[in-house]
Amino acid sequence: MPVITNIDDLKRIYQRRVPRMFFDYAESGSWTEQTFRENSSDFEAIRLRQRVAVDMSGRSTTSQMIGQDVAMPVALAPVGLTGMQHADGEIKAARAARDFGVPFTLSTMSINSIEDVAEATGAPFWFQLYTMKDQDYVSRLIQRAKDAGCSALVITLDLQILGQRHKDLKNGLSAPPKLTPKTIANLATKWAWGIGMLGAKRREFGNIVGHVEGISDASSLGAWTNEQFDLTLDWAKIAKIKEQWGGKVILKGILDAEDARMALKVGADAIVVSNHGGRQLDGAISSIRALPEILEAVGDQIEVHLDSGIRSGQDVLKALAMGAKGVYIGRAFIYGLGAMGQPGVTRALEIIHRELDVTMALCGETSVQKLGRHNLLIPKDFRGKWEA
Ligand SMILES: Cc1cc2nc3c(=O)[nH]c(=O)nc-3n(C[C@H](O)[C@H](O)[C@H](O)COP(=O)(O)O)c2cc1C
Ligand SMILES: O=C(O)C(=O)c1ccccc1
Repeated sequence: MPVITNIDDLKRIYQRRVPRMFFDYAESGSWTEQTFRENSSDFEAIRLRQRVAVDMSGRSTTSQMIGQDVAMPVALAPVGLTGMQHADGEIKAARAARDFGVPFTLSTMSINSIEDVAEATGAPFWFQLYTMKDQDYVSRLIQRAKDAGCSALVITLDLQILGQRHKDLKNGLSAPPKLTPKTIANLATKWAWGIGMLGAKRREFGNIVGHVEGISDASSLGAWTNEQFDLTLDWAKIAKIKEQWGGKVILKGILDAEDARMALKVGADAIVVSNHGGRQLDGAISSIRALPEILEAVGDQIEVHLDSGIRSGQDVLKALAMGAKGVYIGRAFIYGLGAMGQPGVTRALEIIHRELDVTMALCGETSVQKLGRHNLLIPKDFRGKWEA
């Protein structure tokens, strides 16, 4: 086993272990992947202010997200098909998050069901909701999340229709994988993954089985999504879902100050500034570049979180110093999960925690609450690069 010191190491092991179809699914952005790339390059463009000779003993990364205590303000993002990256992947990731003391978000499109994860972890988690045309089905999902003791509802707003991802279309992405000569040839080289999968509690979408007959045979996930998801979703419907849920609501996929104001108006507890990891509208700006304007519009009235592009504790620090109250990691924990299962997710969290802590110290800060714009050197044209 090679020595693992950063997230990229986990990614290399992940790529070797997991079938090509699922690696491509996680790693791809939509269309030209411009937004996917800029999510990373815009983090890189921000520099850190080194400070010296300040007391950096007794540091702490603890914080709160929507009033819940967290070991560091880094949650696991909802990731569809997580249970295809590793057998019972959702259960394993949820356990790793629970033990580390950070929130886990279960996707509507997960393999392990709400009930599987609740039973296996015995700890509250967050449930991410996709709104479908079938309103009764949405109501039932909400009720199931309530019954399972979920402590927040994360409503994703940037995927009523799936952005085109060329590799998924070419690979014929499905869960479980359809056995074509091409996938069989690839699976033969991923035997450890296959053996693990044979013992999995589930190999199909646990939350939506029965919703549509034969969903796991859908030749293209995109076709199914576009047929099922509610294209008429608007702010009035979001308000209704919030009422039905009755608990904490996080609105995910906000990239524009006007939408942030609407989220505030419907009474969300938090928003996630996100472009879905560059998987939806290609050509949209990076989340980190969108953040300042959104903070200016609503930052003093609602908790603002961010995801898309975070691969290190340094990226976490940059987002927090820019003003986000917390961040989410998607691919960074998937790499760990695919590479090594639950210990891999723990490893990813440890890596990010250590990088955050060391970077904080070298910036002369002792807690995440003290981070601010004074820690950053931001390119002059960072905000004004384009005009609306
Ligand atoms: C493989 C994959 C599947 C995803 N599935 C979902 C999903 O089911 N629901 C959702 O709200 N977001 C989903 N996302 C988006 C993530 O929640 C998150 O916004 C994104 O991964 C953040 O970018 P990062 O991967 O660069 O950290 C998915 C992302 C990936 C990579
Ligand atoms: O892949 C995704 O990003 C995602 O959110 C999704 C949406 C519909 C079906 C499966 C995954």
